Amino acid sequence: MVEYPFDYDSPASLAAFLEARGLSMQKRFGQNFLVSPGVRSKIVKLLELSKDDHVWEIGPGLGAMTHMVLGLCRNITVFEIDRGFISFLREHFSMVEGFELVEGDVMKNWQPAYTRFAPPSLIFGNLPYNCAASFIGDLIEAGANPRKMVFTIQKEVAERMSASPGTKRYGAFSMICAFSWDVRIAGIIKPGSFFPVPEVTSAIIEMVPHHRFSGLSAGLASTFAKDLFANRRKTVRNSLSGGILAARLGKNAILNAAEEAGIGLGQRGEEVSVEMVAKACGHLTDKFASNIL
Ligand SMILES: C[S@@+](CC[C@H](N)C(=O)[O-])C[C@H]1O[C@@H](n2cnc3c(N)ncnc32)[C@H](O)[C@@H]1O
Repeated sequence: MVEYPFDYDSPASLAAFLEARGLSMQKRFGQNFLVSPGVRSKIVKLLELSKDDHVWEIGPGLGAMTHMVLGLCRNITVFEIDRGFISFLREHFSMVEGFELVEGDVMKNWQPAYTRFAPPSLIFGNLPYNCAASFIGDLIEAGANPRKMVFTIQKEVAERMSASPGTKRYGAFSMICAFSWDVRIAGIIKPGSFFPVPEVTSAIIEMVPHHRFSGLSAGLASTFAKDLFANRRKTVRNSLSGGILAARLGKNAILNAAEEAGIGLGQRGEEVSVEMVAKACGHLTDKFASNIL
């Protein structure tokens, strides 16, 4: 393990450290740092690191988890936006072999980094609440394919991502995740494990790719899912008829594909399984491909 200058384990020790260094937390960057060493270890353990891994960490902050990962894998690329933490990370990690820092907004920087360097085998991070869902959604829709992703996010978002049909949280985001990932809540983290203490409870999600729907167009499937849940009170018939796909490919084509896949047009979106949507998309793939060319 790489030597680390400071292992904070309580809100008080983190606050004192920040003050001594002239660093401060910025609300706009969703900075709620994990102060529980036990939770940090649990997250790193979930990664099941191997020497060949190329790891991405999103929002390392002071690098408390970065230093646990360095040395256990081939290299780690971290994405950080805060200037103060960037200087701290540079000071303590830049001389370590295998460490790479991408400065700035991860929402803008991850795709160029993905194509410029070898794609990561693992992605993890205690994500800022304000961009967690959109960042994960972007990774999925762009077809990023690490062997695992582990994120700390708001519990409510984690529940949406891992929800099953027929449950309150099941929606377009659950489907978009389930087309290519098995998502499981690996732990719940109380607000008191962070500093500053957030207003919400968090969860660790573990995402492992599956290939049950290989050949499925991510763009088509996610548009279908969003159309289906555009208005939760509407029937499948009404949701799909007024959706983006119906406007582009024709209402009848969408409704026929749904029926052929076994989707009842009188059902609500929350009763429709991911398997059914994947099947319906299978009937629409050629039409969709020729429509977007
Ligand atoms: C919830 S804190 C996690 C800090 C640390 N990893 C931990 O677990 O204690 C989120 C981190 O993401 C960084 N961050 C916020 N928005 C970002 C963005 N758009 N791009 C890159 N980093 C960002 C913050 O500066 C902060 O370091």
